[in-house]
Amino acid sequence: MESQVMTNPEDISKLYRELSLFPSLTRADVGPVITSQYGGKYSNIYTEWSQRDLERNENVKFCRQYIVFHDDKSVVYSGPSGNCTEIKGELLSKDSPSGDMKAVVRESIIKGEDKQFLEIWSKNIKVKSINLTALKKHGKVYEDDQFGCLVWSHSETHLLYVAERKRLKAESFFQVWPSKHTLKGEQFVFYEDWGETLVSKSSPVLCVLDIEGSNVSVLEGVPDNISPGQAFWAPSDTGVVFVGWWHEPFRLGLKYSPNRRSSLFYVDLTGGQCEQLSSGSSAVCSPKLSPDQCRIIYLECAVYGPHQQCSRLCMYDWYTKRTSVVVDVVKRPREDGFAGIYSSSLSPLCWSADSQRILVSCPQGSRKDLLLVETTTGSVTSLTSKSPGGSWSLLTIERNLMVVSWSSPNCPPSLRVGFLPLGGSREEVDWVVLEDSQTQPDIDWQILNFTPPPEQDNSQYHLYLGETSPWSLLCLSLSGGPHSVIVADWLLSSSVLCRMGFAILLVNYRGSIGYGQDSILSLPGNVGTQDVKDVQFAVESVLRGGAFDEQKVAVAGGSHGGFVACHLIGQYPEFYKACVARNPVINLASMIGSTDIPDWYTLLSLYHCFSVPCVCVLTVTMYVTVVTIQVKTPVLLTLGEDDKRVPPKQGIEYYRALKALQVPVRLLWYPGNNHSLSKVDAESDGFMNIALWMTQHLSL
Ligand SMILES: CC(=O)N[C@@H](C)C(=O)N[C@@H](C)C(=O)O
Repeated sequence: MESQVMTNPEDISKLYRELSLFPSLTRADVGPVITSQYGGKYSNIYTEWSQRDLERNENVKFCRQYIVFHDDKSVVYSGPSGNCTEIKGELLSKDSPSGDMKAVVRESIIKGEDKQFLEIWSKNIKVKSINLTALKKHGKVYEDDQFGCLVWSHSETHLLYVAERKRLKAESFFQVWPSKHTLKGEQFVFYEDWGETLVSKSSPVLCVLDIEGSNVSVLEGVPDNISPGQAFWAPSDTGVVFVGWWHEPFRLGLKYSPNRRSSLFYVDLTGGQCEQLSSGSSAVCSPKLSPDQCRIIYLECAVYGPHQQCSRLCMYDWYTKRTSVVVDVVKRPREDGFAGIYSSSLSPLCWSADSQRILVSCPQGSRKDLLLVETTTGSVTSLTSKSPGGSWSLLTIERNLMVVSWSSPNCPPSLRVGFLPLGGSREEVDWVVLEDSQTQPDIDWQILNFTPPPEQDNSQYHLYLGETSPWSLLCLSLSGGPHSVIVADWLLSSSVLCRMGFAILLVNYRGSIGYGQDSILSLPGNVGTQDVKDVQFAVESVLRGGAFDEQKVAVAGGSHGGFVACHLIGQYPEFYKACVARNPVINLASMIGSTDIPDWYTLLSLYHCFSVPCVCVLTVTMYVTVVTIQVKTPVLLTLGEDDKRVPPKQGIEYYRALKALQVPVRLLWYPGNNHSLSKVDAESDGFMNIALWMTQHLSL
């Protein structure tokens, strides 16, 4: 029988182009309540989206606004107000609390040089444009979501942001006419950075703009051994609250690693005194002040250990100075389904109007749900578990009006709003769609739960199906981390593969987040065995159902998922007919000396991160090498030249080993790309090559 899978590159690229048009939601803000002359109340909703532009080879950012008429409890009427507008050059932007002004940090190229400006807009006028580069008070402004912020003071007279500490110009020892204020002989001094995606970020400082005087000052009082970020104004603007990360003995990568020692701090603006508000023996992030300015909620987890874990939701009372744990770590999912909080950032606004409740969107198994937490009792209820499965992400909540993005494997992101029911009410949320999206034809999906053999007591997998036919092919895709998760949301590559005729099994092996802390803790010390066996068990269980041809199974994975993929083809040499690995972890011993997260690789063999590699680590390496010897499956490697997390030398080691063994291998090398290979050309080229590698080696 003939395969019904799409194999022609022209057809595949056309399909990719078509599906890459769907944008994703990145931000939403609710404007102030306005009462119309007829007494009706409405609010403006500002949204930002991101879309791949294959022609321009970039992700474009655009905004669209909506108007929502409401009675403070429900939406009466809603609709878009105007068309989309592309946003260019804005690094950060924020409306003032009253909604009267807007601040923008803008990057602009002037006479070939990058300049940064801080603009203040009021009504239809740009009232200030301050050239931050020319002021030379600090280096570049941080626009990332790890440290970065742009925050109006409650009085709307000052702005707070984070920038790189000013560095004096360095000059050669042999400069004949040395300039003033330069550092001689420091041209080649190495500056540590915060790793993957934060490469030029080393020493952040807190900066304040006094709007009236156009004066920028760098806040003093932050201890020298601390890097500050995620800052906001304390009640009554008396000072600034921030998260400080210890950076000694050296900086470790922060991306996907919220387990770095950090604390909440308060720096007083008058005396410059700095006070530590949390214990200092844990890792904290995402502090958010309640609307009544009395309490700060934040996430906390253990330092080191698994890089992502079940978080504690903690609350600091500004007036009593007491900290309480609102929601603790959950070891195993509870009977009502609550599996714990897995998040490294709360949404920018997450408090209910009464300052009593918090909203958190996070994975619960393979779903991403919206959870409502009562801060006084710690009770947690899901606002979405009875709604259609998929992924619910909170963009913001203002005066109880929630703005969310919803997507599923066969439906691109849509924009929805709904009012949070009053405290104590059991009412369901009535979600109103502001921007709909088309459900994709020919893609069906389901979550499969297995009861694995006795040694595997907690696994869950989910499966996407393209058009089914007796020749359906199974493509296996694996989560990375290993402590991350694949939730049931819109994924471009999976949807294109499905529409081509593949079925895709996405596996969350034990160690993935969203299934309880015990599941996470079960993996360190067992990578390469437990995760690999979990995946193989899932695949074999699906194949036993008889819907797929056992001779046409491919495996793909990135990062730790690439490590598992490479193990699978080594441990089950006859099973997989094609393999794809994006920036895979290959050699644990050489990883320790080159990755930005050496602590994780020493943890795998239970040694401390600041020690030197030991025999135990080398044994793990030997094991991986032994597995490589048996490989027969053709392997496609996709590597990012600038990957700091899993340096591309890892993939090259594997490439050479496979070449020596005469196993078919193809290596794609993407300059200017880091670990995620997410630049538009790398992502689209990578996808085409992956699709064609699979169709070629599954003999379609
Ligand atoms: C913590 C971390 O980044 N680990 C990497 C080895 C990894 O697997 N990353 C995942 C999240 C990825 O998909 O890139």
